[in-house]
Amino acid sequence: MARIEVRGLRVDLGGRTILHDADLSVAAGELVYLLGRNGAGKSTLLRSVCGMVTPSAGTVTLDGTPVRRLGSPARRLGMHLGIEPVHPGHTARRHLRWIAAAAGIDRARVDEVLERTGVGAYGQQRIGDYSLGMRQRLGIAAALLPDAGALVFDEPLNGLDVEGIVWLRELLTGLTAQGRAVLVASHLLSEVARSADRVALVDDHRIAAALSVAEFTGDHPDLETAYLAALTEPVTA
Ligand SMILES: Nc1ncnc2c1ncn2[C@@H]1O[C@H](COP(=O)(O)OP(=O)(O)OP(=O)(O)O)[C@@H](O)[C@H]1O
Repeated sequence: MARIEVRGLRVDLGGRTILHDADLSVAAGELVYLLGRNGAGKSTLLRSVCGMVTPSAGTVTLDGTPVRRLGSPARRLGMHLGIEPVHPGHTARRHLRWIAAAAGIDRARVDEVLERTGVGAYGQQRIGDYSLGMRQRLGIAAALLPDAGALVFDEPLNGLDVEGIVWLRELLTGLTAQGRAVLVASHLLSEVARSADRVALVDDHRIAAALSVAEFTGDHPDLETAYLAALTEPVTA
């Protein structure tokens, strides 16, 4: 349904180079997890994919079109980039209706994603009073609103309870089974190992490796050991 391509991406922020020469592709039907230390640049890469960061060099395309030239990026890409509500006094339904209206998305989608994410059960509660896991589900609901061919999630697992983690795994693998390209940043390697088609390591300001979990793990006993080793020595498939 969609393909995300990042080529030669360079991002400078606050006078520092955050990313350079970063290459990554996420094919239709692929679930790719971004790994890397705190501050490595995962969120910056995701924000670049969503056209929210202006690169100093390189290109980010969705099905060949530069994301910053997409007429309606909020309808072409599902985005969950953070969990801080803009209007903490809103209910989930009002929050999602507000996003749908801003993006030109059919209001009927709001009830569909409320139902699909379980957020509808939170009723009239103000989102400013939500728990961490409830805010995550609301962010995930917002990403599902446009029914897009490509979706991006920044640390969506944080704060989810065990049922929520299983639910999200099934949701993400279901989205890719429908042919969508899905890119997720996470530190939860046990979960990544269960469901990723590929992992991409952000290190030293670039994509240091982009491999299947089996290739990345190599001769190491598990993904975590391989990840820690990869931070000190280059990974080769
Ligand atoms: N607007 C900005 N201005 C200046 N520096 C920024 C800005 N946004 C991010 N940075 C810096 O870019 C670097 C990468 O940050 P980023 O949030 O992309 O890392 P991350 O890999 O997502 O980290 P984490 O795992 O902690 O979420 C950090 O050093 C951060 O301070």
